[in-house]
Amino acid sequence: MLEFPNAKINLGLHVTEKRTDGYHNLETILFPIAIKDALEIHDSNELELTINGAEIPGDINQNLCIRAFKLLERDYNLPAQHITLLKNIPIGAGLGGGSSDAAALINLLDRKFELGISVSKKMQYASLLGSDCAFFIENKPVYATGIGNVFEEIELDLKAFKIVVVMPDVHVSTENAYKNIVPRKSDVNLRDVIKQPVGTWKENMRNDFEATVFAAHPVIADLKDLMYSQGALFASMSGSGASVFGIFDHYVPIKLPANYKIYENL
Ligand SMILES: C[C@@](CO)(OP(=O)(O)O)[C@H](O)COP(=O)(O)OP(=O)(O)OC[C@H]1O[C@@H](n2ccc(N)nc2=O)[C@H](O)[C@@H]1O
Ligand SMILES: Nc1ncnc2c1ncn2[C@@H]1O[C@H](COP(=O)(O)OP(=O)(O)O)[C@@H](O)[C@H]1O
Repeated sequence: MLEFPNAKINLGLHVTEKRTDGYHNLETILFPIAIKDALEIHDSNELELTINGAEIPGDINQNLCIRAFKLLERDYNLPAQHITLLKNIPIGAGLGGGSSDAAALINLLDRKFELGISVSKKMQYASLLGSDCAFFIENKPVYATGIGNVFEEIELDLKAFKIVVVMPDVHVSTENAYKNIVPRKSDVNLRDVIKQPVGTWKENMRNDFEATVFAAHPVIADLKDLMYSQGALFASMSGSGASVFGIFDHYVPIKLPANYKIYENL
């Protein structure tokens, strides 16, 4: 059985306060985009994960696919699976690829074994694996608050636009990005901003991670400038970086350093 876990971008991201548990409260719009991994499961004698495509750093036994399987295995009688992941979503990009794989695995196991887990229960499982993981269970545009796991569905259709994502040759650790941030209350309501024409977003929408991440990695700031110089209506770093996306009404291919990856026609 096969799924294609997709990436997300953040349209605006306000980190509003540090919590006593060390996490941060935030406000953001999470929007699904069509950069996709491929995830397949087959019955097997033992739990196994084979990864093709991009290399994922860290212990394979700590991969979010394995952690998602083990989480459900605690509550359901699941036969061992051979999980095959084709990794295409860039890693450490702010695109939520790991969380998306984990959520897709929860959905796959629920479907394959007819577990009948409710959407809200699947979201609860996903929340245990990552702050933004629950978003990928339903994969609809949402206004997210809390630590990124409390959702309000929103109407937002960007099909009339071209979204372009560029991943430079740097990676940003989400944990470090949060360590360096100084939380502040937001002055705009993102749900109101996204109701306005995309061309107005530049004046009204910010990603709070940009200040510190751009200072540490000026190439990311350069990429955002490049998007605007190519005619983007709105451009931003996604999440805690390092990818940058542009929203265009017409798009001229951008010249980029050879080691940058570009995802077009999204
Ligand atoms: C920044 C965001 C914005 O959508 O996306 P990415 O850039 O990772 O894609 C998310 O908040 C990332 O969510 P996620 O990637 O699931 O984070 P987690 O694995 O739960 O946490 C990684 C680390 O970031 C910090 N963290 C995460 C979320 C949060 N609201 N406050 C935090 O302080 C914690 O130190 C945690 O140990
Ligand atoms: N299936 C997975 N895909 C990507 N990263 C994973 C996965 N499982 C665990 N990870 C770990 O999560 C970290 C960040 O993952 P990712 O979700 O790609 O980035 P981001 O938080 O920037 O969106 C990686 O450094 C990796 O070690």
